[in-house]
Amino acid sequence: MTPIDVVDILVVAYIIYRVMKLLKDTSAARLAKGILILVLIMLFASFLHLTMISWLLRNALSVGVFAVVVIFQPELRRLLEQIGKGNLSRMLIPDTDPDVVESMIVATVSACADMSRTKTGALIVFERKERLGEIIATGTRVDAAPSAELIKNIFFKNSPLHDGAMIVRAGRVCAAGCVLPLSGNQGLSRDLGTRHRAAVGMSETADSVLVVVSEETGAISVAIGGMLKRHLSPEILQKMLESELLGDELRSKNDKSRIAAIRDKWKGGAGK
Ligand SMILES: Nc1ncnc2c1ncn2[C@@H]1O[C@H](COP(=O)(O)OP(=O)(O)OP(=O)(O)O)[C@@H](O)[C@H]1O
Repeated sequence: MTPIDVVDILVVAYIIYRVMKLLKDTSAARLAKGILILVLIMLFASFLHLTMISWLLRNALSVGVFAVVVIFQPELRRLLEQIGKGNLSRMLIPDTDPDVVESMIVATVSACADMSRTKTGALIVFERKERLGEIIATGTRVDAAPSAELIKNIFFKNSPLHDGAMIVRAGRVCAAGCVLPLSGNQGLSRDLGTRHRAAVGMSETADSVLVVVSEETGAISVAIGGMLKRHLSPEILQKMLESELLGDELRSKNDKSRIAAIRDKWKGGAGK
């Protein structure tokens, strides 16, 4: 075993890890899991010399290679398109720069404070570890740098994307007009309509953080893990988003001063 072999193994392991992360975004992940289980059963069967079962599985898997190409066609197509566009490095190494996330938080808080004043309904999802590819597919891709103006524009009454949810991924506005799952929780307050129920529903099914602005009352709420915290001030919203999205490790003194600098920049309008 030479150092080149070690590099080879590490590179292949990294590529497999990234492909798995990419698949996690889609329903193909469940299929991949099914195939993996079949391979494990096949290995187990051949270990126990179960000739018939291993013969059946071996043949099923060799046909399965073609089936996989057909089933995974949309994902493979997207992958090839990304390579063609030269975005492979971006796809393989996703960027979650804390500065970008902080800018997104500041833009969100500023937009929510304004939308609360003008009673403009809004529903914003911050994706975390659990990927929301299938939810994003229900809306329109945006992929834009964060700004309060963009967020207000998306939720402006009668704008084409104002209905549904806006999704934030890695500090960027990823999509808008997305449909979220509604919560079936009978314990939710009766005065909550579908916007708030969708926020709670999404937070029950994934680890996302959701921000809602009520069109009726202008109240700002946050949903995390199936719980809805209502009537938040912009200051509390900012603190909650920072602690949920930036994590404790970024709350050291150095980061605090860095975050304050970003906040000043945005307040001065330089982040537009
Ligand atoms: N499943 C969903 N996914 C995403 N957005 C949704 C969903 N259901 C409803 N919405 C959004 O919520 C809006 C309707 O809000 P509704 O008045 O029913 O809710 P609400 O919780 O009472 O909120 P508000 O206080 O703003 O009126 C829809 O126009 C749509 O934009």
